[in-house]
Amino acid sequence: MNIQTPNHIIDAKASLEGRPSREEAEAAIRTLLRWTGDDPDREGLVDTPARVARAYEEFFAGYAVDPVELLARSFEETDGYDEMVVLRDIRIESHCEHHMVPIIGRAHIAYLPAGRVVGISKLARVLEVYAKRLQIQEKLTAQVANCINDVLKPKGVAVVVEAAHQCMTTRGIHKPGVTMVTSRMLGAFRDDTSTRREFLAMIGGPRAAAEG
Ligand SMILES: Nc1nc2c(ncn2[C@@H]2O[C@H](COP(=O)(O)OP(=O)(O)OP(=O)(O)O)[C@@H](O)[C@H]2O)c(=O)[nH]1
Ligand SMILES: [Zn+2]
Repeated sequence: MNIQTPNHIIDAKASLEGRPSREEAEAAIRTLLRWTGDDPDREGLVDTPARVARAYEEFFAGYAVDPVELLARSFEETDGYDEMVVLRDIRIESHCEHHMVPIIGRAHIAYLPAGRVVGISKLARVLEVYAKRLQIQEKLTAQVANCINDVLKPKGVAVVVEAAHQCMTTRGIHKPGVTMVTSRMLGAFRDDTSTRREFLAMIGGPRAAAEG
């Protein structure tokens, strides 16, 4: 039988196979330091390759985590709670896949339970896993919504992301204050105007993202 693997599962398996060694990563950072015109052997820079490698481990920790597993535990004893659950103003720190510079902002995640609810921190954890990979905002938004939808199978999922991209604020076009807003609405949030309106009212409409 040919079972098509959903996208989030493919992404969840982000492969660390064939990953270069720590030494190779540090050598690459030394090369970049030389390429900027600086001297990687001067006192202030001598430990920088190791520091940058450690920072990258933090920035890109999401490749090692399977977001599907984070949603594995859910609870059925809700006394029939069937209203919207909204997690609002979750800070996002991600990195743009084109320039490898920060994307800073916030996300709002909602779902309409179909019998089961999930520990609320897990929604923020799923977001965190996808944010801690190289991203474009559209993909981050879709991945979070698709993963919650596929694993939890609720009546609907909504994800809104508002973020500033440092590749637009500190280089290139240099437009500080510009915020990108993306959304992914599934199930009732897509099909039912009043559900979508209720969600948008709950998150207070898009506001300015964190400074970026
Ligand atoms: N759609 C989308 N575009 C993004 C995102 N992050 C960065 N970009 C854009 O990706 C594009 C990459 O364009 P390129 O022309 O290949 O790169 P570039 O020469 O550095 O472009 P400039 O930023 O215009 O200087 C730029 O327009 C960025 O603004 C994102 O999350 N979503
Ligand atoms: Zn960029």
